[in-house]
Amino acid sequence: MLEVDRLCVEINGALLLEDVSFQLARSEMLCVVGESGAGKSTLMKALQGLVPARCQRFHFEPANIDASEAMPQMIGLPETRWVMQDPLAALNPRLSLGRSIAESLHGRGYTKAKLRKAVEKALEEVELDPAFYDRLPGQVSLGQAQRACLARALVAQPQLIIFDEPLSALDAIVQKKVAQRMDALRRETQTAYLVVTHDMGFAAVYADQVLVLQKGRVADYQPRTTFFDSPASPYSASLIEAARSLGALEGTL
Ligand SMILES: Nc1ncnc2c1ncn2[C@@H]1O[C@H](COP(=O)(O)OP(=O)(O)OP(=O)(O)O)[C@@H](O)[C@H]1O
Repeated sequence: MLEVDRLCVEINGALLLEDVSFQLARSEMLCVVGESGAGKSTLMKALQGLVPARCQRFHFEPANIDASEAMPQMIGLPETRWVMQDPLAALNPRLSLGRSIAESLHGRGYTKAKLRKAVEKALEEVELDPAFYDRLPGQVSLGQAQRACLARALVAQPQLIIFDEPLSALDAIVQKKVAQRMDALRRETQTAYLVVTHDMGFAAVYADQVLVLQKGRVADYQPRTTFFDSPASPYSASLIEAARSLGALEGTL
């Protein structure tokens, strides 16, 4: 449903991304990993249309975008929702969780009652009690706030959700809970996920495919098991080794 062929981002003469290609099918999860400065955030920004990007081919089925020549203009992705790293920065502190989630359905012409019901169902899907509807972000834990962000993305029933380090603000136990819920919902709703993460343990458990960025280029791009069994570049082998030596892959493969 999403196909990106040779994406490049150049800012002030510096090539921040060069020939980055990947594909994502319905309900599939692609994890993008790489060290700090590799270009992960730049990829996010290119897809959000926040930096100028061009590519040879860009196909996004849900929005009928099919550009087969270089695209000097901003890309941007309709039919897509985003879940960012810091849930408290992503939520308006003056809006209750319920109202924040309801904003995702703005413009759909729902009656008040239907809107309330949809939001309560979304809260339930991320295992938050309906009583959380009226809580402000400052009145919930980080894990609960991140789950509200997930509910806000899911309630719109997008075809694709892009996550930027979705678990990094959470402690290990909450990380596991949110990760499991994310994965289960992806399967139930057939939503595709593109997840930028430093967490190789997460990729080792949940990714269908892993894409490694190194200095703005693709250093590896393979299905999960092949990637962890036989990484295609010394750089991805070193990332796996580093994660293994930190115990991040224990019990995952
Ligand atoms: N607007 C910009 N102008 C020039 N260089 C930039 C700009 N934005 C980012 N860069 C550079 O591009 C490279 C990739 O940055 P990016 O933020 O995409 O890395 P990252 O993989 O997301 O890193 P991290 O994991 O630390 O967030 C870095 O060397 C960064 O300094």
